[in-house]
Amino acid sequence: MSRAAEAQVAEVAQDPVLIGEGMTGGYGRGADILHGCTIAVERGKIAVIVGPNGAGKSTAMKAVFGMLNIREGSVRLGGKDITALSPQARVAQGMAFVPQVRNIFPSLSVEENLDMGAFLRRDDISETKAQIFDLFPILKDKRRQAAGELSGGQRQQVAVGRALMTRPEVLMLDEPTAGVSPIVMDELFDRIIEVARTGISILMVEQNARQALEIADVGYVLVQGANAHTGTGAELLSDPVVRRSFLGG
Ligand SMILES: Nc1ncnc2c1ncn2[C@@H]1O[C@H](COP(=O)(O)OP(=O)(O)OP(=O)(O)O)[C@@H](O)[C@H]1O
Repeated sequence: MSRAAEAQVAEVAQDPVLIGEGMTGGYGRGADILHGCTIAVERGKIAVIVGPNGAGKSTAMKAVFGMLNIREGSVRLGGKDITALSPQARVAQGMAFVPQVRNIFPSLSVEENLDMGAFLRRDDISETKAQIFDLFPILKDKRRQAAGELSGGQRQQVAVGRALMTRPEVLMLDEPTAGVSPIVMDELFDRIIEVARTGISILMVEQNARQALEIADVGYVLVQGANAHTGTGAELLSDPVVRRSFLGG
């Protein structure tokens, strides 16, 4: 990573609730995909990872969630080193991850999907479920319907709702708006802002870079598994190099 890129990263990651720092590693015995990559998010903030296809955005998320072993670097949640924890253990520590595909149980009802999200909880889940129905009213209307019968945007709401049932500190989303219309994308982003306002930190990968940076407190542009540009969403949107190279001018 260049000195300038390093300084930009240090600037935005002052008091992170979650940070994957200096992550280097790849899949199995394969070549490294991540090269000293750092991703962080502060409490109640929205951090967005953007960059070209194959840059390692999803891989960086997986590394933060423990789905990939990193050779170098560390992951810390609330100041605690969780690098050695399994994804399941990270969920118990307050992380939730919504993968890009196969993120719902299509044959189960909407409500059963939400209940599945709470499988780790032994307390009363009715209040959380009510909050999720407030956030996504359509899920309340369709709570008895099979989740697989819903539209793409509604299925994403089920996936996000299910993740929220664990009452996470950090919600990680891998391309939540993939395959949905621009209107549905805007609605999903509005809901994500509302989630962040409740104090939950959001870390997400997005293909719709421009729109995602508009709602981002912090944006990370990754190129070939390394931090290329880092700043507030507004800074990146107005950076001529970022605009020309990654946002289509
Ligand atoms: N399960 C896997 N096993 C081996 N290599 C993988 C695996 N998943 C991804 N890769 C490789 O890792 C590199 C980065 O992929 P990744 O999906 O992280 O990129 P991305 O930035 O999220 O791209 P996209 O926007 O296309 O989803 C690519 O070269 C890809 O082929």
